[in-house]
Amino acid sequence: MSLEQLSPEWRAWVRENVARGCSAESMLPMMVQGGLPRALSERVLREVHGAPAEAAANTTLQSAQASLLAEHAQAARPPAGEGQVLRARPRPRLSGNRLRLSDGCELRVSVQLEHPQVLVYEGLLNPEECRDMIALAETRLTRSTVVDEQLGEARPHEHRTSAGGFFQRGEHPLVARLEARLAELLDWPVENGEGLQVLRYGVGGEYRAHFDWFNPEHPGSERHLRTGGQRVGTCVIYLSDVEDGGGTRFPSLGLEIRPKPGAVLYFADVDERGVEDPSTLHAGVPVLAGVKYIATKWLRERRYG
Ligand SMILES: O=C(O)CCC(=O)C(=O)O
Ligand SMILES: [Fe+2]
Repeated sequence: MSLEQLSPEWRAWVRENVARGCSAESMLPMMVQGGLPRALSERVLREVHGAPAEAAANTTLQSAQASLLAEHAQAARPPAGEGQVLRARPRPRLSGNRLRLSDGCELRVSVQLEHPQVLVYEGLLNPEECRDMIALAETRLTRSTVVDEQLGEARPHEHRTSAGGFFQRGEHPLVARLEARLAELLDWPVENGEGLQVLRYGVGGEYRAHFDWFNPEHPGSERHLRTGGQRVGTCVIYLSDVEDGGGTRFPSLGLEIRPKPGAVLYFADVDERGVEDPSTLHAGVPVLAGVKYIATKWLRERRYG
């Protein structure tokens, strides 16, 4: 049995995930990313699951969103201590509840979760900086897009109904200041960041449950992974006080962050070994009243662009 070739931790992981009803498709990438040889992983999954094609045919899922939730919410993290660290990730400052950056910016930690790593720091931008950021972006807002899983191209999608404006790194002094603060706070080079994106959601606007990491199993991910590697961290900076709704929800964690102007939500997209983390599934829930403005920045494994 190929299963016998795995470490006791991996054997337990496989049994646990099969018992929870995880598909072979959702388990394979976790095993490969966790350092197991692909051929061995496929043999093991065939033994415990039947052929991947059968597993796919057996899945009865109502919608794309339900499938995302069902597959990934169940997939447990691979066992710790097995294999090497695949990739480094940002190292957010964690000492104390209050901290001060070198430019004098004072922050307060209001949310802290370890697995996955989720943090909210209040005070990253002051009210004037939030207003200026919105004003800067306003003229360049266009319909937001998502990355097509097959082709890798950006395209509008009904799951993401916001308008967005994109800034090159350092394009404006305020953008550069924000980027420098994030780099210091998260101990991650500015050069590894994608450009800042400012998003505007009107009433009903939302971004349904998704992952920010590129799924290595999707053909469309390849070209994105080639430049800068995986997305290892996400920053969502809240710029406006939304009257009702519009939080950022993590359905697998039972956690919702309410927008507070000037605060930044940071979460690691990969676990401590650098493996894409399915528990980071998250959504921008519909705005019920008011307007939601955020700035999003994705941090890459390597230098980007
Ligand atoms: O709108 C939000 O709260 C989350 C945005 C988000 O997940 C993203 O831009 O990737
Ligand atoms: Fe996201």
